[in-house]
Amino acid sequence: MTTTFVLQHYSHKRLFYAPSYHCFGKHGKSYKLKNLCLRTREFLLFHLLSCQILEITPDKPAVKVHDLSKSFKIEKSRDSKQPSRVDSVKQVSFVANQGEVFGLLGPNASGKTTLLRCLATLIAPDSGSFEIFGVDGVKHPDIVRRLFGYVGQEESFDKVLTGREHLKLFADLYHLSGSELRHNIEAVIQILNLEEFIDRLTGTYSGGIKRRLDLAIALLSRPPLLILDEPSVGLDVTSRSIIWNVLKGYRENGGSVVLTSHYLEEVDILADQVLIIEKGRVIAQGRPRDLKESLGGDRVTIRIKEFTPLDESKAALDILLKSEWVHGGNINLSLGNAIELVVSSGDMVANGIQKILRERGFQVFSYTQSKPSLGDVYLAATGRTLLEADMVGRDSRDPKRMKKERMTI
Ligand SMILES: Nc1ncnc2c1ncn2[C@@H]1O[C@H](COP(=O)(O)OP(=O)(O)OP(=O)(O)O)[C@@H](O)[C@H]1O
Repeated sequence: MTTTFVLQHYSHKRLFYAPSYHCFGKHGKSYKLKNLCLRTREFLLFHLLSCQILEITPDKPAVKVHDLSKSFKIEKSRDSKQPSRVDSVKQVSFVANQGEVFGLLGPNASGKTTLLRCLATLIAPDSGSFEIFGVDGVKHPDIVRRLFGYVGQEESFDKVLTGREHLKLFADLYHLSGSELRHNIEAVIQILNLEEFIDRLTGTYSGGIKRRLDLAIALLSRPPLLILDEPSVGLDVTSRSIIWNVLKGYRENGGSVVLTSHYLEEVDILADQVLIIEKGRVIAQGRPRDLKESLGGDRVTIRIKEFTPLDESKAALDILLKSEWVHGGNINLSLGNAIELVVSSGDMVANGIQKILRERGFQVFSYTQSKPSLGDVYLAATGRTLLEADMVGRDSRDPKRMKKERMTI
């Protein structure tokens, strides 16, 4: 049976989330398409032409991942004792809502990039599924590709082209033309503050400008979703704050973002929801504020000396753990063997704890007390700080070793 549809365009309001459409079926059934980008029109037409009715509404999550796993085969030398496969992502599930920033936080080699590459349809998961705005990304990778802009970790510029030439090239690839092409190019140059650099060869760009151009390209087709792999890693303060502001504005206009980060601060500032991942597995998930509040109590960092010998810190910690105010603690090796405690909230605690230490012959070089941070959430979930986990991850991705091992998918 052939079904006839009429697409009615009725509003063009915003920079990135411009069009809303109503789609009327033959029997008067109405499909509302709100807050979706221009590409959605093509996407919808594709389905209508194949007489397949797809209801796309704003209540569909931007991204829904179910039980997704991906492992890689590692080719290694015969005498290597390492396993021949690495489980990069193991049974990960999450839902990223429309109009929110969803942050994937984890140390080196925890599987963040692999997960994003699956969502960006660059690699296929071994098992599990994911949907982007309700469209199955495993079954319809060609369709979901039209719904997001992706910024990977690798640089993808041709040194002999200018920034503007790159934008034109990608605009062509996105099939933009005429006034839409000109308008979108000027808009992304402006919001990423690229005016000064855009007509220079990209071979002369700093890391921060390259990253801004990357994001400009991802925004060019006004996608409803951005998938960003460490958008601000290693950037100068100016570029980082430009990128953060662009992402905040994009979200305010209804855009959805899934990003990975090493930076607790970045996730705390930007993310509406966070998923903490380690060794490919989800270890915590929720709104940053809820995760922090769920920990309860205050966090205290004490340094006995500027750099305290480990034995001395351990002895002081043992004493403090017997106090009624102290609910738990550990030694932070990456902070000069500082003592980190979970304590009851309140002003009395600071004086009480310092008094205990002085009575037992310890000095107090510094004392800070604060509400739990995302770093504390990470510590509570994994038993170590993100920095410590990062150092272990970095070892496992030693570039010299990686060179020796030829990796295959
Ligand atoms: N193509 C591949 N072949 C073999 N192993 C791979 C491949 N891609 C990733 N891995 C392995 O999968 C694990 C997860 O890597 P992934 O790059 O996803 O982590 P990550 O959290 O993004 O790390 P980083 O923060 O350092 O970018 C690592 O052990 C990595 O070596």
